[in-house]
Amino acid sequence: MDPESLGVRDSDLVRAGLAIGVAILAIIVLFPGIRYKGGLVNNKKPFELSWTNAKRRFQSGARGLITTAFNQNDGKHKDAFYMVTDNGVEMIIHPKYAHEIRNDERFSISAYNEQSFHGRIPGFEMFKENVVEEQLFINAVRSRLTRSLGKLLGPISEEVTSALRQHWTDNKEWHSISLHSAVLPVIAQQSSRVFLGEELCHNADWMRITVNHTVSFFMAVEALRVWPKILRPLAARFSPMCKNLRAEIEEARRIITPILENRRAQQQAHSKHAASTRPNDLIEWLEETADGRSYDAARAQLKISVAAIHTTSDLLTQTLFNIADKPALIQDLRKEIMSTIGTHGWEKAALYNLKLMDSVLKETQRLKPISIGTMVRVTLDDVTLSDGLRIPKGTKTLVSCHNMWDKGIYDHADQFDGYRFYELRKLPGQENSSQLVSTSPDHFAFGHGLHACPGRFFAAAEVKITLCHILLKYDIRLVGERPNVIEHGVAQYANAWGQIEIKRREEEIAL
Ligand code: HEM
Repeated sequence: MDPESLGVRDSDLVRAGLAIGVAILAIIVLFPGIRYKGGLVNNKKPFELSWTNAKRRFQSGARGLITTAFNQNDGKHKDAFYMVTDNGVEMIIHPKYAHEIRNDERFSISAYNEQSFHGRIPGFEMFKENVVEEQLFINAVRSRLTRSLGKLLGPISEEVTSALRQHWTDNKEWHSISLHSAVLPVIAQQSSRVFLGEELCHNADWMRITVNHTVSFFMAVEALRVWPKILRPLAARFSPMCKNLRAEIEEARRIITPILENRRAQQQAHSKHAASTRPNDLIEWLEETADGRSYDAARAQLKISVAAIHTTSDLLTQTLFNIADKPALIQDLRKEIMSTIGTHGWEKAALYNLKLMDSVLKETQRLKPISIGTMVRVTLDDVTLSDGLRIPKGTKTLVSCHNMWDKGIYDHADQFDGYRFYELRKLPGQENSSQLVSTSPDHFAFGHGLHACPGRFFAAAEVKITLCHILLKYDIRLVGERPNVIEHGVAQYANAWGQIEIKRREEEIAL
């Protein structure tokens, strides 16, 4: 029937259509649970108009919210559920799916990073999807850095010696230090030696930037998240945190560019130079991997600082908090260091044989991974998993790490047992899976599958070398209680304000 014959005009129809559209949109925005078909576990409470409070509840209690949702009596959320997070609505997936999705390219880490860290906005481009730069960067870390490890152990140890003398001092009296602040520059100096070479790892400006940039970056990310997506590019132009971020990038560029240009000039002048005389650092590996393709060297260096320095410092800090009140464990660790490093020196085999230390580090990560949600991805397509779980295209997903503290998987799972993986490693079939660098759905502090952290072999080497120095050169003890872990959404940080007491001791073997 013709609408005109009923006295209805086109403009009325358009208006009615618009009204219905706006109403549907309003319902979806105000009641997001509808869009997520009841799968949203931390929806707004009655009379809350925005998601601000739901986000706050997530920021301060994500661990409890996630555990409660998986264990809900009706089993409704036992496989997966949606959650309002500080990064919008995300789907939290049970770790039983980790193996199935680990190499599935429909789950994109780069799309997740670009969307979550404003990759298209100036200042945040290190997380813009860029296939060439990403491949270059990851290949340089995965193959060149890891393959060069054997030759880097000596230089890393040299930097640890110099940084500890400066930041931990030779003071033989007990005195307290802020642990996290004392660990950061030690990790930053040795990492910078490997990423940029000897000159820049002693450059005070670079050291300041490499340590600060991660914090500046994540503060700016959060500052922009309070704005609606459409306004973020504009807000970024005026936000003081974003301005600071851009200023840091410019300063980094001013420091790195002359060094890079000098290297390129030398390379041209001595093109027949044997590969063995070239510097052994990330600047060089990126140049070689790029093989003439254009890429942003300063951005790559800042990106690696963000990926590497605070994560590694956090692991070392938490490990020291965990062992500082365990003198018997410290004694066993010292014995192990003396027998392995004392016999082999700084060789890969020696680090491999620091099995108790490896166990202490893995146990530290088991109880406090850097994030309790790992394998963050965005689905590029509608996905149906083998048991029928459906994940729509464009969903932000992350896998819950709760297997890592599950009593059904680990005995006395809530307690720190430094010997746990040392003992497990002796069992047939568990020799490999119990090592720090191994990943599995029962322990994926380094993620799992295709995108499992490519820097973990390097991180393990750095932390082990630094621990050898610290334990032989210093007595350590807690000041009062062990500092609590700082929880911020899914992120779990070693307490940045926590103190320990230290005093210099005589090392039994020269390091
Ligand atoms: C204890 C220290 C570290 C921890 C806990 C850590 C943790 C992680 C985690 C959880 C992921 C995501 C894995 C996934 O989604 O499956 C990751 C990715 C990554 N990490 Fe690490 N990381 C550490 C140190 C490092 C270091 C030292 C480097 C560089 C030298 C590095 C470079 C990277 C890169 C490039 C990625 C992205 C991989 C990709 O997109 O395929 N990380 N890391």
